[in-house]
Amino acid sequence: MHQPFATAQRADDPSHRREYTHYLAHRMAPAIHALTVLAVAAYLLAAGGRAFVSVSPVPLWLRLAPSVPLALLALVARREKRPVPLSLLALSCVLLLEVGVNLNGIGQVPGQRLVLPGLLLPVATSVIWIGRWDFVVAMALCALGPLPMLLLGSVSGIPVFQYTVYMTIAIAVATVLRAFMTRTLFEQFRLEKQLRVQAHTDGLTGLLQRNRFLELARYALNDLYVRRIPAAVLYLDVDHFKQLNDAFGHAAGDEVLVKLAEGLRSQMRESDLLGRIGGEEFVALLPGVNLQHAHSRAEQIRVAIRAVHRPDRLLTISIGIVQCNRHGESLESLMSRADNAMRQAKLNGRNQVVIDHSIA
Ligand SMILES: Nc1nc2c(ncn2[C@@H]2O[C@H](COP(=O)(O)OP(=O)(O)OP(=O)(O)O)[C@@H](O)[C@H]2O)c(=O)[nH]1
Repeated sequence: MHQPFATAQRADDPSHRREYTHYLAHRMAPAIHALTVLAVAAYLLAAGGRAFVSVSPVPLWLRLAPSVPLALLALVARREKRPVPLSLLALSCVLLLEVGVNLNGIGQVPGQRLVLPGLLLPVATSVIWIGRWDFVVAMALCALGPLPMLLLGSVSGIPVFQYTVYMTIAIAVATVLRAFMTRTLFEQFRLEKQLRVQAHTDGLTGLLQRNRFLELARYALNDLYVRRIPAAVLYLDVDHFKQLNDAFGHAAGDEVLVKLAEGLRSQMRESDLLGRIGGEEFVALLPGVNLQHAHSRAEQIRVAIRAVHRPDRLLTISIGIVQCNRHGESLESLMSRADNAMRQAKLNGRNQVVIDHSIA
C-alpha cells in the first residue's frame, strides 16, 4: 500500500526535505526555462553582433556553435519539472555560456569586455538554483569561466585583480538574493502545506475529513483492484450518542469523540485509511484483509473502544463490514452496503459487528 495514504492521515506529519525540493522544482521550472530561452537569444545577439564589429581567429560557425546546445536545453527545459534534471539543465546552460564567452573573447584586444556581461550571470541566476550545491557549482562556473580568456589574452581591458573583485561582489549579492528567496519560498511551502492539512483534516478529531477520505479511498481502491489485493470497508457508528449530548451537553460529546478517534487510530495499521464521514460515523478501508480477518479486526476495535470513558454509560459502537471482492465496485456502493450492515447491527441490539453478504 502506498505510504502517502498513511501519512495523509496524520495532521502533524513533518515537512520532508524531498517534498520541499520537488515544490521548489515546480516553482523554479518556468524561471529556468525562461533563462535558457533568454540565454539563447542573448548569446546569438552578442556573438552575432560581435562578428560585425571585430575580427577573430576563431571561425564564426565555431563561435556561434554553443547556441545549438543552448537551444536544445531550452527545448528540454520547457517540460521538465524534476529537480535533478532541472539543476543539470541550468548548470549546463551556464557552462555553455562560459565556453561561448571564451570562444568569442580569444584574440580580442581588449577582449575582456565580454567579461562584463559574465559578471551579471551570478546575480541573474541567483534565485533559480534548487539545491545548495547547484548554487556553489554555478557560482564556481561563473567565477572560473572567463579566466582562460583573461589569462590567455591581453589583460589591458580589465585586469584579473579587478575582475576578481567584481566577481566576488557579484557572487556575494547572488548569495544574499538566494538566501532571501529560499527563506521566502520555504515559508510559503510551509504555509501551503499547513493549509492543505487543515483542509483535509477534521478539526475536532484530527482524522481525515469526509471528502479527503473519499478521495484517498477511491484512489487506494483502484490500486487494490488492479493489484488484486483483498480489502474490506468498515462502517462504524457510536451507539446512543444523542443520549450523551442530551444529558451532558455537546462539549462532553465532543470530548468522547476525540478520545474515540484516538482509540480508533491506535487500532489502525500504517496502510489503513480512516475518516470521519459524519457526526459520530467513521469509515475505515482495510487493505490486505479477507472477510474473516476483517471481522476479527472489527471485533478488536469494538472491544478496544469500550475502554474509552463515556460519562453516562459504556461506550459502544456498531460496525458493518463489506468485502471489496467485486472488481470495479465503487466506493460509494461499498460504503452503502457497509452502512446497511451497520444498521442491521443497530437493529440486532447495537454493540456488535455485522458482515454484509449480499454479494460476497
Ligand atoms: N457532540 C457532538 N455531537 C454530534 C456531533 N456530530 C453529530 N453529533 C450528534 O450525534 C447525535 C447522533 O444521533 P443519532 O443519529 O440519533 O444516533 P444515536 O443517538 O447515536 O443513536 P443510534 O445511532 O441509533 O445508536 C446527534 O445528537 C448529533 O447532534 C459532534 O461533532 N459533536
